[in-house]
Amino acid sequence: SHGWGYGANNGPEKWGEDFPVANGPRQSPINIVPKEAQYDSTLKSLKLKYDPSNAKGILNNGHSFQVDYEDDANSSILTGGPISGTYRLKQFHFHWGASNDRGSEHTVNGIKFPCELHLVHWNTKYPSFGEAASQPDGLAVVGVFLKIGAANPRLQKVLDAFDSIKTKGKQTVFANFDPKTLLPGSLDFWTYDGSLTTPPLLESVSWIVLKEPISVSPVQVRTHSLLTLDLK
Ligand SMILES: CCN[C@H]1CN(CCOC)S(=O)(=O)c2sc(S(N)(=O)=O)cc21
Ligand SMILES: [Zn+2]
Repeated sequence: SHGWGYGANNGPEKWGEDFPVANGPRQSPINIVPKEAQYDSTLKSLKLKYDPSNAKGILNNGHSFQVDYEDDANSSILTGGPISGTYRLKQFHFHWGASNDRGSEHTVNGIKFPCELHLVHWNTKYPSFGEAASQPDGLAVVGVFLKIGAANPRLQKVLDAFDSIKTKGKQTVFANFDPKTLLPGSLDFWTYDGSLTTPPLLESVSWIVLKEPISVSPVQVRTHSLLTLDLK
C-alpha cells in the first residue's frame, strides 16, 4: 500500500487503517489549554546536556528532515522534568506546514504555529532505541514551537544543509552541532503521556512541550520548501 503522508488519501484520518493504535487512549498531538493544566510541584526542572560532537548527519526522510546523533554513550542526555532516569538524544526534526498558518503538531488554545521542533530521546533502561520505542516509558520528546519573527541565526546551519538533501532519502554529514542552542530562554514546560505523532504512532512518549517559542524569520521558515516533503 502507498506510504502514509498528509494527503487526502494517506493522511491522519487514514492512518488507523495501517496503524490501529491511532485509535488508542494516548494519541498525540493534542491541543494544550494552559488554563486547564494543573501545576505539579513534584516535577523537577528539565536538564539537557548535549555534546555537539555527537552530531552525525542530516537526512531528508520525505516527511521531514532529521539530524541524527551518536547514542552509544550518555554524552547527550535528558534528565529531570517529568521523567526518571536518563534518556539519550537520538535525533531532532521539525514539522512544517505548506503555509505559515499551519505546521505545528501540538496547538495551544487551538492555535497552530508555523513549525514545531522535536528532540527525540530514549530511556537507557532499555538496551536500544528500537526496544525503547515500543515501551510506555520508552521515549521522551521535547517539543519547541517556532513563531514567525526575527531571523534565528542558530537555525541557519541546519537550513544551510538543505541544499544537499533536497530529495527523499538524501543525507549528508552534519557535524558539531549543539541542539541546546535551539532552545528558548525558559525551559518551563507542559507535560503529558502520549505517542509518536506519525506512524507507527507508538504510545511510548513522555511529551515535554516548552511554553516559550523560538523565532524564525519568514524567509527562514520557507527554506524547507527547498526540500521535497509531503507537507500539511
Ligand atoms: C517520519 C517517521 N517519524 C517517526 C520515526 N521514528 C519512529 C521509529 O519507530 C520505531 S522516531 O522514533 O524517530 C519518531 S519520533 C516522532 S515525533 N513526531 O512523535 O517526535 C516521529 C517518529
Ligand atoms: Zn515530530
